[in-house]
Amino acid sequence: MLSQLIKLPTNAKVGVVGGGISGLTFTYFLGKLRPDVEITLFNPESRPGGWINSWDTHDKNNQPVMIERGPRTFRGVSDGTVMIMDSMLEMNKGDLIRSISKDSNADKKFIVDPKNKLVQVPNSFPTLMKFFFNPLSKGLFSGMITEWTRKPIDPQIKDESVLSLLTRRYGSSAIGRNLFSALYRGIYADDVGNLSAQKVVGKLYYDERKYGSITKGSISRWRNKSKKEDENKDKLSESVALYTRVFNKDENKIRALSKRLAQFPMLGLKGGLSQFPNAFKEAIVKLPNVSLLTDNVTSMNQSVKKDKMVLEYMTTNGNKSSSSKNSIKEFDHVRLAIAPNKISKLISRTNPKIKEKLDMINTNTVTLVNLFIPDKDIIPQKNNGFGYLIPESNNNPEKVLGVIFDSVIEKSFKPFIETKSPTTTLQSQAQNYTKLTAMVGGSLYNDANGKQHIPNEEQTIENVKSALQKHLGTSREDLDAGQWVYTVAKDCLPQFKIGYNDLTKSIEEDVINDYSSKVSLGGMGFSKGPGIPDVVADALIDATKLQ
Ligand SMILES: Cc1cc2nc3c(=O)[nH]c(=O)nc-3n(C[C@H](O)[C@H](O)[C@H](O)COP(=O)(O)OP(=O)(O)OC[C@H]3O[C@@H](n4cnc5c(N)ncnc54)[C@H](O)[C@@H]3O)c2cc1C
Ligand SMILES: C=Cc1c2[nH]c(c1C)Cc1[nH]c(c(CCC(=O)O)c1C)Cc1[nH]c(c(C)c1CCC(=O)O)Cc1[nH]c(c(C)c1C=C)C2
Repeated sequence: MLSQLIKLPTNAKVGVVGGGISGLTFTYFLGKLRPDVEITLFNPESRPGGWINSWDTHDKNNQPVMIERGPRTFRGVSDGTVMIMDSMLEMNKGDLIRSISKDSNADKKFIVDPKNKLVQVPNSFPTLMKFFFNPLSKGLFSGMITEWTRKPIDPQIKDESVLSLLTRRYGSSAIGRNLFSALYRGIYADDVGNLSAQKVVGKLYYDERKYGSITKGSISRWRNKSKKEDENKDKLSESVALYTRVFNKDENKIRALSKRLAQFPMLGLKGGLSQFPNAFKEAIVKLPNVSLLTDNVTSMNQSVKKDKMVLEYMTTNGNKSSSSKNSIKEFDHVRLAIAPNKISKLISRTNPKIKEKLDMINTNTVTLVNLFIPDKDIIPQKNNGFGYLIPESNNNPEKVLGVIFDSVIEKSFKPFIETKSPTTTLQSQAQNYTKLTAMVGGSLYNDANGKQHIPNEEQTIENVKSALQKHLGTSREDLDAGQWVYTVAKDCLPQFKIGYNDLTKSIEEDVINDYSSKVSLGGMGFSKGPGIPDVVADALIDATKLQ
């Protein structure tokens, strides 16, 4: 959250709504920083983690198998990653951390070309050359060499779509509709024509405004790079320095950890990403000043004297079908670690002004379709990688956004902490299996009026089978023999539309003013970015403001 928050009074009561990773880490950080403060964390499910959802099940041979029904990896270079990993190490969970190195197969990403062939996203000179000979690179070379000659944008124009920025700067919409549309589908499940340039490609947006061109901005940054690198060699970023200071950490150790983590493009956890919310829940339960309620908060209001925030909640005992009962609790501060559309529901009766603004943030739904084949690897050797993405330029009646090759990722995982004893990681297990996840829908489910049309389970799985046949050449027999898992992640990602930064800034200002700094906002909608490290760094920063 961008706005100012104020220090909590002694023995204050804090309510945290949402036990996803953002609510859990906020509770953990604040609970440790302020042992006098009594914190109540509300989450309707007994399973913590929200969208992070590693499902332990069994295959058709009754062997245990873990299926990721949400994210599975996160960035190595990020302030939030340092905080997550240092906390995991402190909780003695370091042996669970897995890393993907830059030279491993799992760091290769592919894009589908117009003929449905997989082409690697360039990460070296040979792959760049190969990419330049594919129709997917249309307009890229000529666009890059002429970009600096193009007229800069009128500064009166505050924001535009990513597609509009790319088209203006590179002289063709092909770059946006090919490479960039694929990459951004793989993060936002949305179209480059809808996404805000200011929010999503901030570096390009500000470079053009500061230097007159993206190329000039890159050259200037490259010129200053070695000087800056020298100056910042041993400097921790602002939020990591804050983390180090408030928790009295050894600066040298945090610096060494940050440098080591930055070597890895991706990190994961043995047993699935849910190990991470599970570890935080375990740690929170041990804090004497924190209580966990498996309850659904139904409304938020101010007390009559306006000195407290009142949460109304429905007891579910972690089971939605069990009989429910309404209760209320009063707090000095409420942290809302839930999506903007859910916040809107909590204040719908009491704050129509903020509700109206929150309702302007629409959401996208993604369907996750997992395939598991215990005894055959169907991913072609030449396509071994993180997975592939489908750009807007591809005829895509199946509405598949991309496919993640989980088995390649798992096989590439290396323990982060080197041990001398023989490893019991997945590497020692069978190599001849397939695990993959197709992500379907996102903006492709939305009609011109923004209404979502989500096909049923049978149709969605059929579409994914058809896409895999087309893209990987998998036989129908293999696909039919596999085990399929279907998850609808309803309204899981906010739509970061044009003007998003201004809209969220105005919502945050209203929240601070209307509730006299007694409410703060976290989660994907109000953090720097949508990734796990972003929401965790945001949780730490806000917890320290209340400290
Ligand atoms: C399909 C998909 C793939 C992703 N892949 C990646 C990835 O590869 N890497 C990465 O870094 N990030 C990824 N992300 C983003 C990542 O999942 C989010 O950054 C993170 O999970 C957000 O956590 P959160 O706590 O803010 O919200 P959530 O996970 O949404 O948690 C919110 C919690 O609040 C609870 N809640 C909701 N309403 C109420 C209420 N009224 N009362 C009480 N509790 C309530 C919910 O039940 C939930 O448990 C992905 C997201 C999705 C959807
Ligand atoms: C195809 C759909 C999606 C895939 N992942 C997501 C969607 C909607 C969601 C997602 N993926 C990432 C993030 C976090 C972003 C961040 O800021 O950390 C989210 C919310 C990570 C990510 N995944 C891909 C990229 C390029 C990134 C950014 C950081 C990184 O390089 O790790 C690529 C990618 N995502 C998906 C596929 C199939 C794919 C590439 C092959 C699935």
